[in-house]
Amino acid sequence: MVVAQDWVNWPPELAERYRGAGHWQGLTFGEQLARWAVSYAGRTALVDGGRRWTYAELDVAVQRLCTGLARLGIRRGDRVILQLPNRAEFVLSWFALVRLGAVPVHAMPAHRRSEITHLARLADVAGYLVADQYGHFDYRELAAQVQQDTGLRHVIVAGDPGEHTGFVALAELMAADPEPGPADPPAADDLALLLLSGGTTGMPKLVPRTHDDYSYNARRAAEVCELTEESVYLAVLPIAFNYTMSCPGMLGVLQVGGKVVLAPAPGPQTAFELIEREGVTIAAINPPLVPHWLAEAERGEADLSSLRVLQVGSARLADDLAAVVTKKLDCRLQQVFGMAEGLLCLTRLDDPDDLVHTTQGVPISPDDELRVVDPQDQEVPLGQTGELLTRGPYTLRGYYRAAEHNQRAFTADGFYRTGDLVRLTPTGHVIVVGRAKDQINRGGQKIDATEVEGHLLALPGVVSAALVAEPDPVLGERSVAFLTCTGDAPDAKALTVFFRDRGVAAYKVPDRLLVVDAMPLTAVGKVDKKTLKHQYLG
Ligand SMILES: O=C(O)c1cccc(O)c1O
Repeated sequence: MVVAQDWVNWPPELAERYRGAGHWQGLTFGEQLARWAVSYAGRTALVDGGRRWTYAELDVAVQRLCTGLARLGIRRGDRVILQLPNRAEFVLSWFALVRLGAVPVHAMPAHRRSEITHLARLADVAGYLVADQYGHFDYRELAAQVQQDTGLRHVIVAGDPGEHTGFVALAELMAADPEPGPADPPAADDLALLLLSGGTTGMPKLVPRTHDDYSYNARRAAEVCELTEESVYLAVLPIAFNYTMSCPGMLGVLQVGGKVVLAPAPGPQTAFELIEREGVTIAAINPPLVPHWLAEAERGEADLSSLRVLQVGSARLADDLAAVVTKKLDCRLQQVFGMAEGLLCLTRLDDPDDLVHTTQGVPISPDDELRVVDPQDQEVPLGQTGELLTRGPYTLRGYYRAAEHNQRAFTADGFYRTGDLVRLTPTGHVIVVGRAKDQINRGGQKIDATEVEGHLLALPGVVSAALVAEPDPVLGERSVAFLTCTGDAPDAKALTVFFRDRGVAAYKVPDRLLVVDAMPLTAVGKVDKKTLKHQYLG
């Protein structure tokens, strides 16, 4: 019998194996931070502009906030949406929540009312932690709307809470005299955080990650990247992103006593200044940033000599661009293929160039199990293309509160169906060749076609809608919306306004609109996207 539950833990025999192998060490993130504060006490943990925290200071600041959150009424097990840009407040709030046993839900800065309200309802959240303003957007207005939609109890604002009654300033919570504690601490195999999946079925799904599994993810990635106390990591992409959090990201660097530097914006000038000033040794970017970084490096104004490793991930890096990176930036390139759901593949620092340029690496754990299968779930011969299925010590066993979807997204023996089409080299390196899931990867931002089609269908006069990917030289892929309409079709401007008014993140607005007389259909009556692409996009 299937018992309804919020999330699916690993079966006991596998959990035993992962503990026995030392992957799961039985320490919560709150406990780990306390240990780091002893081992790395006076070393710099975190840099945000002119502000710096040593490990000891970070631990104390987190304990204050943890106390403040508890006094506000946030409890172990409560879910709290965390939507902050790359500022120290993200790091402090994240650790304070997980130390308390409250569960941060990782929203992205680009998310708006449609996404946040969905998350608030899905996770039945107790609170929402936002910036006051960022990137010309007032998150307090958004929070007020979400509160109206959902009756959210607590809104906590990093910065000025403004005129909204009931909004609490994060600074006020941070001023609490730290009490030892928390009173009711979480266990290491508890749910620690909820990450957003790219989604393929209408609205973002939530990925449950435990203290044990997520620590292992970060620790093992840090080993593969050969991080040490001397490592300095530049967080370029949003810190809430799994890639920036733990691949090895912030968490991998803190485990070994290195320094995390937050870039307030992803552009190369900002990044290069920080690389020079802080002596950055490893940075993580996505393919659309690569040409900008190369162009800025060409100008030769910043001293990048400290940079040892440049990670490129979140979308497929073109083979020829990969070769240029190694040549123009005097550092190692590392390809990153990961997913919020778990599995992380990295090229190794001593891999030969041809593998680094043409593959997305090998899994980080010896206990990652990979199967490449045909549509009947039969394994294909080595080297042939199939869908990647995976299971392992840090790959989810089910999405949060999604029992029905989980039936389809996992095999009976617990393998996650990634929806990625891959082939394996004889060395075990993964090459991502395409995608079986209905998703667009727009420069690393994953767009769920079904979700966007739902919005398009709400446009007056639209009868049917299909969102597909087409190649884009910068983004890798951009989105094209095919519509059939009665009467006039909307124009690009109207579309942008319509999406904004519906509270949808701007990156989901289709890049191009094509109106057709009729949608081609498959034998079972679904829109035939292959034919659409073939007929209209060449
Ligand atoms: O999309 C990716 O490749 C990716 C890489 C690292 C971490 C992630 O979460 C990812 O989605």
